[in-house]
Amino acid sequence: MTKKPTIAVIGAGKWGQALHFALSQKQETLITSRTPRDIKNFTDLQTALNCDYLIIAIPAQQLKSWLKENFVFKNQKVLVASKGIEASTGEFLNEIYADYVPSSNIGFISGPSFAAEVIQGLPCALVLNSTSKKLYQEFKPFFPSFIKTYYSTDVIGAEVAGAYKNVLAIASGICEGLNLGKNAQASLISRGLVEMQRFGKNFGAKKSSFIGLSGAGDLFLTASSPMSRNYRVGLGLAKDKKLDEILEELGEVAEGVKTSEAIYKLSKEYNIYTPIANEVKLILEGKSPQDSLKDLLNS
Ligand SMILES: NC(=O)c1ccc[n+]([C@@H]2O[C@H](COP(=O)([O-])OP(=O)(O)OC[C@H]3O[C@@H](n4cnc5c(N)ncnc54)[C@H](O)[C@@H]3O)[C@@H](O)[C@H]2O)c1
Ligand SMILES: O=P(O)(O)OC[C@H](O)CO
Repeated sequence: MTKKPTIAVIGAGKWGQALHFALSQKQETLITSRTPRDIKNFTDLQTALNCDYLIIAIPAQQLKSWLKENFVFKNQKVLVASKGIEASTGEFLNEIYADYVPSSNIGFISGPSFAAEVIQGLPCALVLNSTSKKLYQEFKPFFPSFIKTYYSTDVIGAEVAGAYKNVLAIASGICEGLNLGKNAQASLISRGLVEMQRFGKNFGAKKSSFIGLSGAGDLFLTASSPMSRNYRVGLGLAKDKKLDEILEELGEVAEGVKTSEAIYKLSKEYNIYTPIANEVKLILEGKSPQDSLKDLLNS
């Protein structure tokens, strides 16, 4: 008799728990995190790492050290659920994972997906991005009927879109918080889409990823709703709150904060025009949002 494949989610934050809920609809799915949680099928890290299939939902900035300290490759198939770019090095997550997992064994989840809706079983569409279609075909049956999955080979496009939209969601939250109006917000979001596509093109991303679920889909979701943590950071900044205070109140990760630093660094290094992301980075460092608005309107 063939052994049933085993599957585990690593990271029991909002997204890890939502994915655990979703995958548990069809098969037993383990979950683990740094601190024990009262969740069905919670297990220790070693048991999770011994599973055939892993979904890793650890924030982007913690990933490098987490992999170094914990990860041992045992031919597991991995889906990455994080959305961000490593700020200290400007590395994309696929570059960080490349030291641990071969490209045939790894995929990246993208698309509009608030954990709070997924954990209620509300319908949603996700893209599984991998150079290996076989990997997609192996993961696809794990997803429940309320999640429609699509396949793309554009790993870098998905990564750029998922990370960049978090920065644009901060900008959009600022726009809302300053009561600049719906015209301004729609302009910001659509110019943001052009900006993230320009940035992605530099690294080999496909245009089609930006007009699909990974780009426009996730951007429209995150940059238009206070359900987004990044959007709420923007709302707070517009009300002159200090970043530390905003993040403490949030109590969850807002990837756009550090990703704005990474984009700033990469756009300087590769000479890419990224005006909105740059202003977000400067506002996070203390520039007044009103001054940023003037600079954006006149650039
Ligand atoms: N929440 C969502 O709706 C959503 C949807 C799609 C993608 N994401 C992405 O998923 C990732 C995780 O987001 P989240 O919503 O679960 O965040 P969260 O703030 O709810 O939880 C983060 C989790 O990471 C764990 N963690 C933090 N530092 C760690 C470390 N050094 N080692 C091990 N574990 C560590 C925390 O214990 C926590 O369980 C982010 O990259 C986010 O952008 C989130
Ligand atoms: O709450 P946010 O801003 O981290 O966004 C969550 C998801 O990435 C939406 O797809």
